[in-house]
Amino acid sequence: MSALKAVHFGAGNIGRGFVGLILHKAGYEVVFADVNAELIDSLASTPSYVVTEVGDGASVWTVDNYRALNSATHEADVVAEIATANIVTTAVGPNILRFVAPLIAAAIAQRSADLPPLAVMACENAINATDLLKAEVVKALPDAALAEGAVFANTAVDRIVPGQDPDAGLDVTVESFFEWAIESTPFGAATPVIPDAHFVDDLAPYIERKLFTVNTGHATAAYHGFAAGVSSMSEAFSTPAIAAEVRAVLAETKALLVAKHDFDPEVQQAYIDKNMVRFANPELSDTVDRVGRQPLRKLGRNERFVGPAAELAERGMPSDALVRTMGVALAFDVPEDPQSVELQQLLTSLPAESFVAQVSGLEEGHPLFADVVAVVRAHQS
Ligand SMILES: NC(=O)C1=CN([C@@H]2O[C@H](COP(=O)(O)OP(=O)(O)OC[C@H]3O[C@@H](n4cnc5c(N)ncnc54)[C@H](O)[C@@H]3O)[C@@H](O)[C@H]2O)C=CC1
Ligand SMILES: O=P(O)(O)OC[C@H]1O[C@](O)(CO)[C@@H](O)[C@@H]1O
Repeated sequence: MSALKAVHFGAGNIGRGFVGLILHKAGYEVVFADVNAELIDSLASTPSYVVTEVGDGASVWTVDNYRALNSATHEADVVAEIATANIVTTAVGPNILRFVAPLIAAAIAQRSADLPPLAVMACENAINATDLLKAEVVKALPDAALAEGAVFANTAVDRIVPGQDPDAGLDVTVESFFEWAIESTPFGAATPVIPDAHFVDDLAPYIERKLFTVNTGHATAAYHGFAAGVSSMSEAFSTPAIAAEVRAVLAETKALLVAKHDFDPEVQQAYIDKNMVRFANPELSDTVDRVGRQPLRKLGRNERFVGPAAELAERGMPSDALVRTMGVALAFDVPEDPQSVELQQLLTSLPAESFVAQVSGLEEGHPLFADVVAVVRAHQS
């Protein structure tokens, strides 16, 4: 292995505008793997694309030195690339990890024992997404011991990359802020060289702070915005009642984060305030439909609403604003979003208790269960 090489699954917004860019800046040749034939053909036939940052300290970056492969039609080629790569990353969505896992497993099985272990990092908005990916990879390996040929590290990725102008082609507009935190312990002394990433011993506080602040706050504005008939995120944030709902949920998640991880309350408040400014960035053209997308995932057990609300309830602490937002999220009805369509069907076909058990994963005896059932029932009536 001479030059550095990374294979990245998912050449979408985060793939091109964040992970691919950072790996490129770190000196890796990036091989993008995606199932979107049009996107892959376009990348394969275009030598570079541009990432334009907006916001404080914005820069413009040209990304080149990449290749692109269709992972639906050229599986064997993708496997061969991973087998000789230093790093494999994903930004495909947590629900898609199980589909990319068999290719990573096949590559690990094929990898020469002379090569250093493959670094595997899922870059998704989910707690411990790499653990999820690892479980699927191990399931697909002919012998679980082969997993020793890879190092699996969880990560937290933070950069708002909105839906792009359809005329932008491969170019991506992103906010200037970004944070990529990667757990260092799995790598021992051999952490990958990624200067723009930030390696931490214990990722749990970082990922929970990020998911329960950035993602909880952002999605809260999206659901309240949708319910109020607002379509852009900047309009949602400039609506005082919606901004107040966001502040209310973030006060609740702050209380949890301070109690659980011993964060300094003032530092967490500063983090909230900074994010309120990021969210409202008028230069980022973003929609409530995108930020609220896949509501069934977002209403899941370990996700941005039920996750913190359940822990608050277990500690006897209030979670009214989080529960209120879960109720408002039920109105999210976007025909182009399959999970929104399914959400609407489940709301009409299931009694409130079954809906809560199925969608939120809460059990009947859980201290949050009755509160969530109440908002579902109110929505159904
Ligand atoms: N957009 C954002 O601001 C942020 C997104 N994220 C996370 O990054 C992940 C990706 O999000 P986006 O880039 O926004 O979505 P996106 O929809 O722009 O990109 C996802 C890409 O994955 C590809 N894909 C789907 N199935 C695949 C498969 N089986 N194999 C290979 N590629 C496949 C799609 O064709 C698409 O190009 C999600 O987990 C999201 O939560 C995290 C932080 C910020
Ligand atoms: O797929 P999800 O969870 O909506 O992830 C994308 C979200 O993550 C964020 O970047 C925040 O990190 C938001 O821009 C965006 O809404």
